[in-house]
Amino acid sequence: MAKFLLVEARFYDHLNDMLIAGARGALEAAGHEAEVLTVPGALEVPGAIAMAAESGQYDGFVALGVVIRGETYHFEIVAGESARGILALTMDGIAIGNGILTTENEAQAIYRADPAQANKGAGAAEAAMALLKLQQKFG
Ligand SMILES: Nc1c(NC[C@H](O)[C@H](O)[C@H](O)CO)[nH]c(=O)[nH]c1=O
Ligand SMILES: CC(=O)[C@@H](O)COP(=O)(O)O
Repeated sequence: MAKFLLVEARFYDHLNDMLIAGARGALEAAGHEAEVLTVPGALEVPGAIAMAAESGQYDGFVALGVVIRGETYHFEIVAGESARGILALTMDGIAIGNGILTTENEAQAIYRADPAQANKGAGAAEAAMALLKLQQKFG
């Protein structure tokens, strides 16, 4: 059994609840433990994962959240930079699955967050588990 930390950017409660349910379901079905840490937004997720990874308390991480385009360029910053930060940590050897949705509207986000539909939370958890296996293989 491994211990995973779900680091959620809680910007839209109803969407995050679905993402967490999907991710938790996939991890627990595989016999792993899941704990949740909440941060204000997607830009805080990479830093939170870096801090938690440094603690040595977790084997893997799942980044969860929703970024929905608004009126300004801020969408590009939030969506792109959170993804870039997460990828940089992954390339440092930390097992992270990225389940931060970046969508044009809420309907797109609902479809992808819903465990009964695209279930992207589970997909991110599966990716984290896959990277942990690689880490254990090559570590
Ligand atoms: N607009 C969204 C944000 N914006 C907030 C940033 O992520 C960050 O918390 C703020 O800039 C302070 O550093 N975050 C989301 O997760 N989703 C959004 O749609
Ligand atoms: C993705 C965002 O940061 C967005 O929610 C902000 O909306 P706006 O660009 O209208 O300020």
